[in-house]
Amino acid sequence: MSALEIVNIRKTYGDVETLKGIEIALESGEFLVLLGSSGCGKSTLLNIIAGLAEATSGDVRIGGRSVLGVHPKDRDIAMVFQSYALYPNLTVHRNIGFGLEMRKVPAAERDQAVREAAKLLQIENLLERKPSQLSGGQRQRVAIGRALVRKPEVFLFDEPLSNLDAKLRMEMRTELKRLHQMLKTTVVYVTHDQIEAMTLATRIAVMRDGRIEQLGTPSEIYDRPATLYVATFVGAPPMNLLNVRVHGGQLQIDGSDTVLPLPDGLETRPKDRQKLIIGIRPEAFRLGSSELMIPAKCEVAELTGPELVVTAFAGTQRIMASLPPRTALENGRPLTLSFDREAIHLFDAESGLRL
Ligand SMILES: Nc1ncnc2c1ncn2[C@@H]1O[C@H](COP(=O)(O)OP(=O)(O)OP(=O)(O)O)[C@@H](O)[C@H]1O
Repeated sequence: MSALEIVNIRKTYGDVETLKGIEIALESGEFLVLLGSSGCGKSTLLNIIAGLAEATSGDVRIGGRSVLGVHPKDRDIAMVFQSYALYPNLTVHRNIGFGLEMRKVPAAERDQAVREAAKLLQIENLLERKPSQLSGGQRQRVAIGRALVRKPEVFLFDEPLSNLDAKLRMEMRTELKRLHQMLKTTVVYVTHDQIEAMTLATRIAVMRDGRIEQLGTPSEIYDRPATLYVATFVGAPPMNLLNVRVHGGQLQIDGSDTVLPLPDGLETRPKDRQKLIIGIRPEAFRLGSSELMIPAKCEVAELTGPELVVTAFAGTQRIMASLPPRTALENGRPLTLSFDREAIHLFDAESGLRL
């Protein structure tokens, strides 16, 4: 039995369809990240799971039971929002235990649950403070603690780290991962941050315009993106996309003399003269000649610390390469970018679908 099933969910606001038939089944203990740019429908889907919004059609099942028409508090879920929505006048202890208090859970039992959650989150020493006496990260922990004590079937997170600064964000990300590994609860987590998605998820649903563009493990999404959209959404700098044309069983890069072989294991064989897009990740390049290479001209080299990000031109097309930091390069000089056959991703130029 799935912990959470989302069955053909559609949502229409006026005459605009915001969700266009979403289908996901989650096993118990999975960490699903809904990833997509602003407005793609992530929050709407999360709110429908939570019961804060109503679907136009479709079904949501939690622990095998349809929850349509069931009040949010009776859905066996707990939600953590971007704004932590703590009660300013209550102590951390009462904030964490508030849901239990509302359910008339006896004080001793409540206290034990609050202390357990606080221990997991390493905020035991803060239980008597008020939210105003806490840092952003500590407040976020309290908000998570409040969800933890309810021991729900499914946790829902709506961009919980987006109000934190970069360093704290990274710390809390690791903290969430540690918690999930320990508690093995089922999670649905909304973000537009691809690093958060890659590091936290057991599966990622890349959403675009109310649809799921690809649903897969982080490595499936990264290593075998199903569409051009997914290919460029995950990875930084983004995957290089070069226009090519099939010519005598080979790929001719537009605006350059370079010819590359067709990669192995294509699901669809391209037709002669078909317009394709070849994708190569910046980190797949190395300097020097090999069987597969693209001659290019270095335009700009930027040292970020851990890597040297090079912007170059292959004929008229721009390429970015992430190289080791101590690579010696001169602006305006020619360079040869090599890569392995497995590094080649091929997409149809019109449909954007992977071949
Ligand atoms: N109550 C509403 N009435 C009308 N349109 C809405 C309503 N709520 C959301 N929408 C629209 O539905 C679409 C999806 O919104 P949603 O908030 O789910 O996107 P999102 O992917 O979560 O974006 P963000 O990352 O910016 O929060 C948007 O175009 C939004 O304007």
